[in-house]
Amino acid sequence: MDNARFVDLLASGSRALGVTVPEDVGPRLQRLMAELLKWNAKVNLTAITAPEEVLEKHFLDSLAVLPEVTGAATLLDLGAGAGFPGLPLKLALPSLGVTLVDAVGKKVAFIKAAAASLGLQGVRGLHARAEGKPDTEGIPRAELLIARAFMDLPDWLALAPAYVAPGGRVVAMLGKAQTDDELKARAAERQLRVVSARAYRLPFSGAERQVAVFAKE
Ligand SMILES: C[S@@+](CC[C@H](N)C(=O)[O-])C[C@H]1O[C@@H](n2cnc3c(N)ncnc32)[C@H](O)[C@@H]1O
Repeated sequence: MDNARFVDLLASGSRALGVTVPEDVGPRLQRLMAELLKWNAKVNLTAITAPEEVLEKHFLDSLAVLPEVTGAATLLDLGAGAGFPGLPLKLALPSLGVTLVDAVGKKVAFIKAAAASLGLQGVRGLHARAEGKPDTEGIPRAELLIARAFMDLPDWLALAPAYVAPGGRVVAMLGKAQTDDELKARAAERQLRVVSARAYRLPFSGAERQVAVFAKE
């Protein structure tokens, strides 16, 4: 994909999602895509390899949750895979401290290499298995917990609160939208409350997504 097309698609996609992506983020996302595709040719990081799809399904879907993440000081992305949503969010929110955790070493190696290549400060890639015991796993607590395509919602709400700093929140990026009643019921099972829930569609494929935010009661 040439530079002009990338910039056009990023602009039209972010407009459709209703998020503001600073101008300098475009070239850095292009660089991230180049790194991802280069690594992916040798190491299996993601099944999504067509540039338009990487832009929509990895980058724009990550940036779609900017409204839920903006304002937090620290973000912990559990099961981050090749760095989604944490890396695009860090590019758009330079002051955010981001820790990205994955159980697979090669994915964390990519996250570290990509962060170094982009000159990102305040990004930590951590090779660890999240099991709900932050004190022994070396995984730090954060103001905001986030995961995409990591666990189903009941398992995520069972695991995530252990990693939330006092007053923090848990963000769930869901492929399948849940009703308000379902979200409330899942939250209540874990003594959580639903702070917000928002459905959106990816701008080019129209795929449905939902982002829900939870806080401790
Ligand atoms: C389907 S991938 C999603 C990756 C990324 N969040 C995304 O949306 O592209 C799930 C990731 O979770 C990681 N994972 C699974 N169980 C884990 C655990 N207990 N702790 C940390 N990472 C885990 C896997 O290695 C994999 O990279």
